[in-house]
Amino acid sequence: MNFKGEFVNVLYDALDGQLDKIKLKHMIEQPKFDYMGDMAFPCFELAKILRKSPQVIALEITERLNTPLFEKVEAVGGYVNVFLQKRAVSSIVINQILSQKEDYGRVNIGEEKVITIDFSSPNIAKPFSMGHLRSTVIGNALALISEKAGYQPIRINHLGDWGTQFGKLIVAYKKWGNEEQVKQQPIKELLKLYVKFHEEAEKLPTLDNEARNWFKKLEDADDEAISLWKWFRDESIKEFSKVYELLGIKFDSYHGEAFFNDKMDRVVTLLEDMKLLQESDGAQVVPIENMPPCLIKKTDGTTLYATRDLAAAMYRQETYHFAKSLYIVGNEQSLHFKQVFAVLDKMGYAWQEGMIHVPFGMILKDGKKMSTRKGKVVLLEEVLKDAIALALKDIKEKNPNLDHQEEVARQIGTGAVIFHDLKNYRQNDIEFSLEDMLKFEGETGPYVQYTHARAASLLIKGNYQARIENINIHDEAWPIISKLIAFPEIVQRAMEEYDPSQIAKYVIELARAFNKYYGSVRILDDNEQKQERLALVYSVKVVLNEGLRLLGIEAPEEM
Ligand SMILES: NC(=[NH2+])NCCC[C@H](N)C(=O)O
Repeated sequence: MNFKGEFVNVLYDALDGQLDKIKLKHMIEQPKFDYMGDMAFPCFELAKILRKSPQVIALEITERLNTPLFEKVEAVGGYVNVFLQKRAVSSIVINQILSQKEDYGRVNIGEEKVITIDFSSPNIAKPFSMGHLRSTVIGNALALISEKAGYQPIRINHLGDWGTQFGKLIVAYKKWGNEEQVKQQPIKELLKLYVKFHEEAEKLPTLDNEARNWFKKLEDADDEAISLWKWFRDESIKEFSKVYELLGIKFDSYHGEAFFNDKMDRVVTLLEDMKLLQESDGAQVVPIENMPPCLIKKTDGTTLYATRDLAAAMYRQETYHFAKSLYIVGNEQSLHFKQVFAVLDKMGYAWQEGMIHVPFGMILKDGKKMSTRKGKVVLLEEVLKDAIALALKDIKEKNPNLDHQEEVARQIGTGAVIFHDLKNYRQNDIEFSLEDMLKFEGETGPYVQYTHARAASLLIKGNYQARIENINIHDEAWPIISKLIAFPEIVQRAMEEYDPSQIAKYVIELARAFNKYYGSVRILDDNEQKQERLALVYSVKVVLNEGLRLLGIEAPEEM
């Protein structure tokens, strides 16, 4: 049962079809305060069309609204405020959750179509930085949300495993590297070499030439160059995998930039045939209206990041026939994606309309951007390990008899880090603070996890038997019910706006509403309504668990 849908239907009839249903749905608001009802319809826009005052229109609509699901309808200040019939509605929504369980909230806007999601995509031989954390957790959440919204997600890790930096790395390794050290701490060692290269190259500019030569060798498939590159790549992936394992993230494809090396000639030839390529200072570019031209080939004949993304887009369309294709990449690459999409448009590919850059803000340290060049970065693996250690310490103090402590500590520690990111609208910059991330109260992952565990324990203590029955919910439960009703719509909005923070904020609100109820109602009192109250607790548990799952966070039963 979709209560908003019901409101749309009766409004549509009351207005004799003067506004279409999609429009009506978008106009319905959620009132700020409970005393204003559960849904509100503003009449200001209609006032212009109907040439009547909003107040008069609201009154007229109110008189014509009629459905057993509404307890009361009021016209106030140009709004139609609707109060749902609490009993009927509670019973419907609780029964729905009891029967659908974790499937509750599923919306089929994706119609089983494929959505490719390019996320995480770290650069090999460089640390997996806090910046990549954002792409990783946002992308993973969007993959889970899109599945719930009826899409088939394909998770792609477009590794940065090609480019001139590998020439630099080979030079640095051959001059100053040590095999054993690289094997022991691959990323740290390779980063050190990379930083050293930049320091030395400032004193000795010829190093840059050497690096260019080695990159050329790599592009020409020289044996030594390839085997070093492959080794750096393998060691890096091994290390990134530790982070993915901690976070419980899997990819369908690890095709990075290098995979497209032999697929770029075709792009260049196509662009030539379509007469889209132009020469500019010896380089080959595609000019684009109102934007700088897209660089396809450098003067020395080597290809670029954009060329590889063009080849990758075509490959993905041919392989997966995606309806949508998301790129979860920081704001600073906005121009790059605009150019790539514009070139595909010029090539006449209608499917490029499904391509979407999903940008996000930076992680700042003391208000400044964190950079890898200087070697000063916070390593994500270390942050996760710190968070897990802190969670374990907390468990040992507060709940020393808990089973599976290590596993629960991993769930809480990673949950804290993931939630700290996802509770922010992705476009906002986030100040990096280990301390804030690890707070286990306030707007945090552990707070929601804790609320979920509290619900789980109530169900055990109260010996809850999931039974579907006619439920008479107390007024005190209404704030919870109205949140439960909203879940499917939140899922839909998170999908449509590519915005996991909608779900993060939602689970916080649901947890708060539940904890307030818990503080004022004796849930486990032995009276007739006990099983009904437990049905409510069960519903909250299911939805908290599912909300956290959509964010990529596990919810332990006990903590
Ligand atoms: N298809 C893409 N360009 N994906 C994003 C790649 C991100 C790039 N490796 C970086 O760290 O900046």
